[in-house]
Amino acid sequence: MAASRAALRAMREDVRALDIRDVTANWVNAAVLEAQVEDRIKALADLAHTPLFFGRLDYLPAAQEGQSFYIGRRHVHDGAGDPMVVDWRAPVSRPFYRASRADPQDVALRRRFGYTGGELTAYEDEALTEPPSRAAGPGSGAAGVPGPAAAPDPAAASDASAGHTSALLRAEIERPRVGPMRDIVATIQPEQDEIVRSGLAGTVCVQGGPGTGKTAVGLHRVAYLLYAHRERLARTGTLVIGPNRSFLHYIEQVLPALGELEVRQATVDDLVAHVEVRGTDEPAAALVKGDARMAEVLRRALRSQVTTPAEALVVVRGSRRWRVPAYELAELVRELLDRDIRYGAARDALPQRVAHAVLTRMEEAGEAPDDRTQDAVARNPAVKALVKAVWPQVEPARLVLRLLSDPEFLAEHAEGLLDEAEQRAVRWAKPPRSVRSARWSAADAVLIDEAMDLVSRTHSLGHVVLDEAQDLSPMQYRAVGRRCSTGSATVLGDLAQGTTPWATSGWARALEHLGKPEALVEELTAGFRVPREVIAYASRLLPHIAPGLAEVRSVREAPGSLEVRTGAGAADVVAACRAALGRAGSVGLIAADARLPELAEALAEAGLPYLSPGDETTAESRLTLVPASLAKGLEYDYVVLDEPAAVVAGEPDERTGLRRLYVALTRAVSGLTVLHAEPLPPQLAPAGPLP
Ligand SMILES: Nc1ncnc2c1ncn2[C@@H]1O[C@H](COP(=O)(O)OP(=O)(O)OP(=O)(O)O)[C@@H](O)[C@H]1O
Repeated sequence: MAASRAALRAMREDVRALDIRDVTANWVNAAVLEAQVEDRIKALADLAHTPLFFGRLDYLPAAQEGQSFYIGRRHVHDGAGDPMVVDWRAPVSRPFYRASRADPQDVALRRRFGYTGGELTAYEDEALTEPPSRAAGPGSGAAGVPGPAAAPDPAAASDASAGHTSALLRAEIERPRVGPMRDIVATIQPEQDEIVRSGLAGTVCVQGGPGTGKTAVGLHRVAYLLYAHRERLARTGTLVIGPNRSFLHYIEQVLPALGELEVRQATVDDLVAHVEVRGTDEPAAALVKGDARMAEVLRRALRSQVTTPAEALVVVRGSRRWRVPAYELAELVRELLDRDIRYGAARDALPQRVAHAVLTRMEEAGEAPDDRTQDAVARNPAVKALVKAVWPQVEPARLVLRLLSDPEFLAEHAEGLLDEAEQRAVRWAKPPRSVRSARWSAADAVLIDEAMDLVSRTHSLGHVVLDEAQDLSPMQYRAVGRRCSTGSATVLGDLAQGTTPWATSGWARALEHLGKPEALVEELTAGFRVPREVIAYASRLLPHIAPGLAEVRSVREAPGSLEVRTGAGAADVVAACRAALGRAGSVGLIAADARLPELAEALAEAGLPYLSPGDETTAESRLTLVPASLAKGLEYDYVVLDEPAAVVAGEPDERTGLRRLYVALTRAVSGLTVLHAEPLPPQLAPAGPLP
């Protein structure tokens, strides 16, 4: 490790010493090159607390010339240019994640290193092929490793390859959390790696219960794709979409820690922020506005802006007048309407079509017009006036405004699509006077985005990761789909955690709305976050919230990690938080949104400082007060859950309430304490004895 650190330092020095004076033609080039050199130096910085490698592969003599490779977060080479540490994403690193005894992939030995505060303190060996090859390998290099070897005996090694939890994996998961989400490069599991390394061309959808690593997998997939397709993605761009700001804040450090600084992160609301959102919808209105039928309503409404020319066009040029009859103009318009092009593109094409019709007449009259004549005709005031009248410019927000405020206009275009009640639900009670004064809702902004795309095509990125996808409405899927129409996507979600009125009931439908019906649906079933005792308790809700979904198989047992007791109010909650703070790591107090003011006051009175979700935990400040509505995607070493019945009652219907509770019950890594004064929701009672 010391040698590779030194080599990395030398690599940095090499870049620093580059003399670029002679290779740049002018100051602009020089400035660009200098910036690149600066970036490269930054990229080569040695992160004191991230070890340079976490694994080693010893190949069999017949493969890779029997070499050993150290696997790390980045590539390090020695003075001669030979690799000392290889990037975890390189093909030669792949068996580190995928090889097993059943399929050793030419590897004799896999070694995992354990660190404590940057110090190498342990290692774990797995012989993937029979011992003779191992003895011949360079395994003796381990002699100088300080500290105890974690699992050097072959029995433990075979256990690990059979999918049992290794001591290092367990230690990594249970390492106390401070600060934002961490990467998992050292311990990506085979079923996860398969998704991480799947090709750029295809869209992958991952269904996985709480804590199965969906978010982690999505982020590592981006890092992998950027490595494998660097140039292409640098050009086309990548985007990670998460449910809200606090979640994005929580995950925002993972990619930079993996050396990837160029990935944009946004919520769906950010993507469609064409108007200021100041209003909210009744659930009934939001449901209809988010329905895919609205796309057709919008399409019809937009097309209705085009009118059939009723009069002939007369173009005067010099002493001559050219006349194109109305029926011929109407045919041109019809042709454009029938073609599958955007409203704006068709509008741009119309003048040339009309000019062409005029030119045909000129030719018939014996003239010899050229391209310049056609351009001039297309710009003729009469042609311009015709286009303006027949194919007017449309402002998308105004179109949506009219649909939501003009009952007749809506009825005309929603006919056969939305019934009377649905039309009433989406209409504004008091129509706003202008786009600017309207109290737009989040769902309205999505409608405007759809209308904008009908007018001119939305720019598509190379790859989009969509997290917590189960909560999107069909119209939101469409908005995301537009942003990867020429690229691919990674869709991550859990049907059991859907808490919006329009939550997805099945992935096939969702993928259709996204425009990726051919996507592969994969399932992650191993749970990393939540210990077995806790997930078993939470899973009692599954038959009520997502029948058919299998219970997460936790990789860890943690006896005593679950405590359910009656408490007599805020004082008990404070006491439970104090107890949790007595241990290392982060603590989340999760409660129904309505209970937050009372609990905040109790914490303040008790002199317990607390953070809000999205604030970074530090060694000094480890307690976060989390409204149940923001708990999704987050995790804490210890969770105190206040009053489950109130969490359920906080939602408009019981199923959503129980799903919210399921989310809240599955945030803990090391311990969950449930406190209740009211009776627990009956669905949490243990399942009865089998008949
Ligand atoms: N292979 C792994 N090695 C170590 N830790 C892992 C691994 N996979 C997942 N984890 C850890 O498990 C926890 C849960 O992961 P993550 O948040 O990605 O799960 P999720 O499926 O998105 O959960 P949710 O459905 O609750 O949002 C994280 O702390 C993550 O670092």
